[in-house]
Order: sequence, then structure tokens, then C-alpha cells
Amino acid sequence: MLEKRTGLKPISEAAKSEMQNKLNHKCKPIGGLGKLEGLAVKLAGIEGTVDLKTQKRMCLVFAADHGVEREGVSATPRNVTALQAQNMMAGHTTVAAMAIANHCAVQVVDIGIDADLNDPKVLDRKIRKGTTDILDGPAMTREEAEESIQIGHDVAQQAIDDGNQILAIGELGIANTTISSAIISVMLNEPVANVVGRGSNISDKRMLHKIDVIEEAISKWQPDATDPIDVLSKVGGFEIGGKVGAMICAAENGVPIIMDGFISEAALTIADGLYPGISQHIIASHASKERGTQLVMQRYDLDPLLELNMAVGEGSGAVLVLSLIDAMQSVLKNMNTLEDLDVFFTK
Ligand SMILES: O=C(O)c1ccc[n+]([C@@H]2O[C@H](COP(=O)([O-])O)[C@@H](O)[C@H]2O)c1
Ligand SMILES: Cc1cc2nc[nH]c2cc1C
Repeated sequence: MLEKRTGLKPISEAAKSEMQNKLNHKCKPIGGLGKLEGLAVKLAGIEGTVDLKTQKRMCLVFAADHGVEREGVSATPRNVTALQAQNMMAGHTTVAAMAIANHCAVQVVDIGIDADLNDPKVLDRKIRKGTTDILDGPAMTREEAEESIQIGHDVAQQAIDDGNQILAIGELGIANTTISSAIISVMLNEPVANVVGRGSNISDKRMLHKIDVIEEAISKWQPDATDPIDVLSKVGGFEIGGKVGAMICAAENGVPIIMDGFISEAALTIADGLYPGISQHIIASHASKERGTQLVMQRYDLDPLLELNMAVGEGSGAVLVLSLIDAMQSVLKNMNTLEDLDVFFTK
């Protein structure tokens, strides 16, 4: 299915320079809005216009469980994935609350939760009830890995067809920082200990165990970093495949997609393996507290907008960036130009 894709929409260098030029003429010091200028320029390049379309937005939250949770790698019980999926659609989780503040719709996609939710608000695209424990076998089959990407692609395409102009991606999945660390370690060829963090707040002892579990799984299944689907299937998760598909779909459509924390970083390594350069189409929202974040950002030349020491996931960091985008839309619409006020610089 991946071979049939048409390719990513090219980034418009003309729209990027036009946006930078527009910002340079606003009545403020040149470059005075710092990274916010880079944000507006990037959005223009992705959308191919300086008339940014950002009003209708949706956060897609891919939710799934992980067999490796049974190895005691998380501080949190497995049932929190299902619990929070429903709680989220009722409007009460971190991302749900922050999305309200940022005028953003939220859609939870059950791509592999280990429960029968029967909740009409949760989109049911379940592949199966959680992946295989990576100490017992590969997390999923190659076909399931491809299916997870296809589901993410389909859901994002539907959101775009429904008129959403900007997407944010989040996730729910107890133990998915273990899985994300495994993917990042393999894709970046970094020692496991350099990327593993405390996830949902584990002790030193559990963190050492988490590293051992990941190292054992990698040594057992030998995921091939030159074949991203192989890595996703052997040490991945359904929600990570969903994020990969959503990233690819957004980039094909010229729709900006805002990534969230560590789990999005793992998805990015897979998406970039499939489509080198895809990070140019993706907005990095915040620097997750997880250890490997800096390594991923450096590798893909990304500079997260926010540094808030957050470790919630769900898309919470991604939706916060919408407020920065709204601020830049207001700058573009309401600010005077230097010419309006006859201000001329002499450097
Ligand atoms: O997004 C992040 O950077 C992030 C960092 C730590 C934890 N999380 C969230 O917490 C859960 C995973 O933590 P853990 O310890 O169970 O691997 C999962 O539901 C994530 O959404 C998310
Ligand atoms: C309570 C809780 C909420 C979450 N949301 C996403 N991951 C989570 C992990 C925990 C522990």
C-alpha cells in the first residue's frame, strides 16, 4: 500500500520567502518574534500560501495497548488507556481540556485498546486488543504494521475532507514510552540508555528494568533500521503506526500537522524512514521530558517551540501550539507595517 502513494506536496520556497518578507515589514525589530516567525514561515511553506488556513483544527488521538506493559515497565495500570479514551471524549483529560481552550476538536481513535469500549464517540478502528509482549514475539505482523499506517492515513484524510485545515496528533497507550524508546534507539542507532526516560513517572529501579527489557527485545528480533515497517512491526505499537499514517497523509495534502511528545518522535523516525525529509511538513510542538527528545530533534533538524517539561502525551503539547498560531494570525492581520509608520532602520 505504501508503494502506491503519490508523494508529499512540495514545500513552497516562494511562500516561505513571501511570509518572511511580510514579517520583516511589520513594525517590530527584524526577527523580533524569534521562533514564532519560523513557525509562520514553515506553515506558509507547507500550505503553499501566506494566507494561512488554520481556523478549523482537530487533534487525532490514537489509542492502543501494549503487550510489554505486562513486563512491569510502567507506573500506570493498563486499564488507564481505555479509561482515558472515554474520559477524553467526555472532555475531561489534559488534552480535552486544553483543546477546549484552543478551539480544537478532539477525536479518539481506538486502534488497539485492550477493552470493548462500546462508546459511540470513540472511533472504532481496532486492529486487535493490544500488541504482543515484545519479549514473547514481535509486537505485530508486518501486515498489521501496514494496516496501522493505513488507518492513520484514512482517519487523517477524513479529517481533512471534513474541512480541518490543521491537524494535531496525540496518543494514549500505557507502556508506549518503552515502545517509543525501542523504535528511537533502533532508528537513530543510539544505545537504549541514551533514549529511555521515566515515562509516566517510574523509579530508578524500574527504569533500569525498562532498559533491560528493550535491549532484550531488540537483540531477540533484530529490527532492521533500513526497513521502517520491520522496526514498527517488531518493536512498535498500533498507535505509533496510526501517527505515521496521519503524518504522511497531512504531508501529501499540504496540511500542517503538529506533533506532540516522545511517542510522536518515535512515529517521526518511522515516517522519515519511509519519506526522507517529511519533518519539513511537521511542526514540533514541545520538547518532551523523555530523554531521547534532543537526539530526535537534532537528527531531523527540528526546533520545538515550547520547553515546558511536560510528560502527559495525549496531544497536550500539540494543541498548545494552536494558541501560538492564533497569535501569529493576529499579528499578520492586525499589525502595522514599518512603512505605515515611516520607520526606517539604520543598522
Ligand atoms: O508524550 C510524551 O512525551 C509522554 C511522556 C511520558 C508519558 N506519556 C504518556 O503516558 C503513557 C506512557 O507512559 P508509560 O510510563 O506507561 O510508558 C502514555 O499514555 C503517554 O501518553 C507521554
Ligand atoms: C493518569 C494518566 C493519564 C494519561 N494520559 C496519557 N497518558 C497518561 C498516563 C496517566 C498515568
